[in-house]
Amino acid sequence: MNHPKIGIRPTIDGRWGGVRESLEEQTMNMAKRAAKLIEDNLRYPDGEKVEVVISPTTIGGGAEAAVCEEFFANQNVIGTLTVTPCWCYGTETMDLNPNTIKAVWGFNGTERPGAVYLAAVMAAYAQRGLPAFSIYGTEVQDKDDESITPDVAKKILDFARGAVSVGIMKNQSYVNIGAVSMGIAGSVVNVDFLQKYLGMRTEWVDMTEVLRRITLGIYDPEEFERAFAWVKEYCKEGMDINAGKDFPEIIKRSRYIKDDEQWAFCVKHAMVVRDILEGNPKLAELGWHEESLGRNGISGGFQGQRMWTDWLPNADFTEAVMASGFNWNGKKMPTPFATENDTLNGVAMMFGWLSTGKAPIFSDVRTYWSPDAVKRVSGKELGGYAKNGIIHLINSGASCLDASAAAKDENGNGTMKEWWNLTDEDIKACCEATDWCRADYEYFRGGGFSSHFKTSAEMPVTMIRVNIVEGVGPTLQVIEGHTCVLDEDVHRILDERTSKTWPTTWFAPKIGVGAADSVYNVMAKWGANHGATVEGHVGDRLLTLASMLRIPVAFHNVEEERIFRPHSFNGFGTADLEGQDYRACAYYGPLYK
Ligand SMILES: C[C@H](O)[C@@H](O)[C@@H](O)C(=O)CO
Ligand SMILES: [Mn+2]
Repeated sequence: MNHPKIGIRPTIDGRWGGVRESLEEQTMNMAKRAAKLIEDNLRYPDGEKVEVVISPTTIGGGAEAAVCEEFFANQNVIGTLTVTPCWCYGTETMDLNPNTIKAVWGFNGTERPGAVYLAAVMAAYAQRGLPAFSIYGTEVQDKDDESITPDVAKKILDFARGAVSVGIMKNQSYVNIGAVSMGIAGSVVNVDFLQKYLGMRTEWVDMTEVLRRITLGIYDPEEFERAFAWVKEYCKEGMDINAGKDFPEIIKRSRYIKDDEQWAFCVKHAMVVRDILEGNPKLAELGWHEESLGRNGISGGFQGQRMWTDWLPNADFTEAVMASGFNWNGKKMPTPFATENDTLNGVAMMFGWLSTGKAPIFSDVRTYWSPDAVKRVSGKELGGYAKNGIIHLINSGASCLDASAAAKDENGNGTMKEWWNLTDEDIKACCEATDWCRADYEYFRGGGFSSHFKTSAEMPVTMIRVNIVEGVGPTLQVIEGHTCVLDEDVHRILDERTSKTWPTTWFAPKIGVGAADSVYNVMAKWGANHGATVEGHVGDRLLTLASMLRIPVAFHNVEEERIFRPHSFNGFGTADLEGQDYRACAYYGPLYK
């Protein structure tokens, strides 16, 4: 995986003969502390520590700024954090590279005017059209205080995490396998968005490529045996809702792969799709060099419905294991992978995954259940997080198995973890919490197996959606809330009214903050039929990332004090933060014009 770095620029008062010399050590130490903070707390999605480089010298003016720039130039630096405890010369020390994302931390002491430099250089960044994040602690610190206060640490980490996310996506591919599924607009891939806003290549792969590789045996046969044995042991079969039904002839005739061969087909499908995205050196050993290269895919989706699923097993197993933090080989990095080739939801999954390192949940946003409606059909009251109503998140058969929340935290509570923290017990528990139901043949004539579970813990989560609106461009929706564990009878009654073989997550948005005034309105204002959900209240991280990508946020419930956007955005008006974000994003435009 690509490892974009954060570059630290310690800037300093350039006057030799006392001032500069007295500040050298303090300034360099600030750089080292910031580097340590980032290295100790942030990881790339592959689990490696985020890498930081520090300018070879402190920067007192343009000459040293150029030395730093040259040092960063071939080190894949995506974001620069300028740090200083003192006054420095704004336009002489600023980072003028148009391709890096910028922040400045001005130490809040008062012996030296670090905060004055911060204000001066923020004015310079605003005037030069280079949006930069301003980091300034709320409390005055003593000049020899080597701690980083929590408010400053949060801002440094939010900045660094967002910048690293921008860098990870850049130059990677989104792989659309198939075309548009059932007229779903998010599935009409928008190359301009991927290229100009995310710096990504779009790849198109016809679904016949999957069929070709399965048919000609273009996969690692040893891995297939291993994967198939794992499925037999850990993927137990669930209910078959087709049993006993008398289907019309066209449905009966359409199940092309025999029932007892369906699992083998599904496993091969999953391996082939992974290899298409990532490549696999084994394939070169088998003589398939071109196939072994993969397509540099960081994310992707599979059309499935309907040209594939109308006669072949659906891709639910593939979609579920791609997005999960494990497969038959053990724990592994999740790959954001969209159902119904909904690229915009795949991107939402990718944003959530980059912001957390955790497996993203893909769902249909199926039903708003008001407390009254639940009472009417079940006779019972909703309580706890669910008391204001809930949204039924349920995908058409696929979701990361981590979403069962069968993994346990250190207190024994169900949760979702970064993949590298999953234990063997967690993986086993997620498998045990899931059964695989034969697909509903009325929808999926070709069969396949749906991953069936319910999210069995109350976790803080964030639901995300990327939309494209003609006249605006891409927009983001970000709603924090909790997953709910309902009374068993209520769950059963609600779940059985719908597609009961699919994975269910009950979601209670946090209401009364920002735009989320009611649970109903979260459902009613959602931009499309799908959403992506990740564990944790990470709306603030997503808003910061969106501001870096110049994607305005259309609908969120993140408290104002958690929002961290570039300082120059304030110049676009401060009375209405949503309007400010829209104006600033429109003016600055996409990162890769
Ligand atoms: C089976 C159906 O076609 C589902 O796949 C449908 O409800 C959707 O998921 C639409 O997003
Ligand atoms: Mn769907």
